[in-house]
Amino acid sequence: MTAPKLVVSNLGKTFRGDRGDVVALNGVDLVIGENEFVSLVGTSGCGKSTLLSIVAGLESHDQGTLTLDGKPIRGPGLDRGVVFQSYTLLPWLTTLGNVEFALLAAGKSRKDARDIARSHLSLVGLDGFADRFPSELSGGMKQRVAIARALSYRPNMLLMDEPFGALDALTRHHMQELLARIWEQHRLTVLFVTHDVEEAVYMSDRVAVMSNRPGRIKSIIPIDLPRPRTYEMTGSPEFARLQRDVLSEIRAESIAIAALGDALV
Ligand SMILES: Nc1ncnc2c1ncn2[C@@H]1O[C@H](COP(=O)(O)OP(=O)(O)OP(=O)(O)O)[C@@H](O)[C@H]1O
Repeated sequence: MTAPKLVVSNLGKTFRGDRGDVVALNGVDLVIGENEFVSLVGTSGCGKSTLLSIVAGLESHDQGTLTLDGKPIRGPGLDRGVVFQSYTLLPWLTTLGNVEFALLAAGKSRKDARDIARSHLSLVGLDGFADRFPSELSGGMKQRVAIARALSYRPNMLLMDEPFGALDALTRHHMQELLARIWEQHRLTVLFVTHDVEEAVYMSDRVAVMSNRPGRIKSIIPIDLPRPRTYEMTGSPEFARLQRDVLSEIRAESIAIAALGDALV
């Protein structure tokens, strides 16, 4: 692995509520190296989004430590770009305006913000769509804007929570290829939450599988497929083997949930 970028140690999170406490995470250990692409997979409700939100600084934690570039994460910051499944664009701003907005908030001059926004819209293949409003864009295009916006202020790390989860299969494949190309050119450090095992294997350097709730990192599977990744690779025996390895780790957790259900009947 490259030099550690994100270091998560013994992280825990309990949601406290009137109807009882939910221990979402307990003892999460994860190190992501500089320029590494790591996917987080696991059964529904195991705590993937909670972990990503804590790294984003949008959620607090009550146990353990986490650092980015050696500095403790204490809240949201421009050192992390976040992309969610929902497009989170401002409907009253154009495509260009949505990207500029983040840059102006980050303290860029109007001219720099415009230039950087245009170059990032170009990076995600949206030349010619700068003046469109979100309501005029397809889901895939909206997500391209969200990615352009997250990358535009040059974060140290990109955090993505099911970014392609709401897209149809074809658009999803296009977006995976686009992100893989951007990653291969710019070598970003990425934490990527997904339910889609094929997507995780295709995109990642390593896939981290979480245990059932309370979530922790149960196993890490290195994806030693060559780069650049191509869709032809998804048909290879090696790809199938990696997919099976990840799936069997997740499946063991689903079986544990089912067995618990049987024991309670
Ligand atoms: N704000 C909250 N208050 C109370 N409980 C919460 C809150 N957010 C999440 N939880 C609980 O924490 C656990 C982990 O949720 P989380 O959304 O992180 O899981 P996940 O792995 O991302 O799930 P999915 O794959 O279904 O999106 C779940 O049991 C969930 O109900």
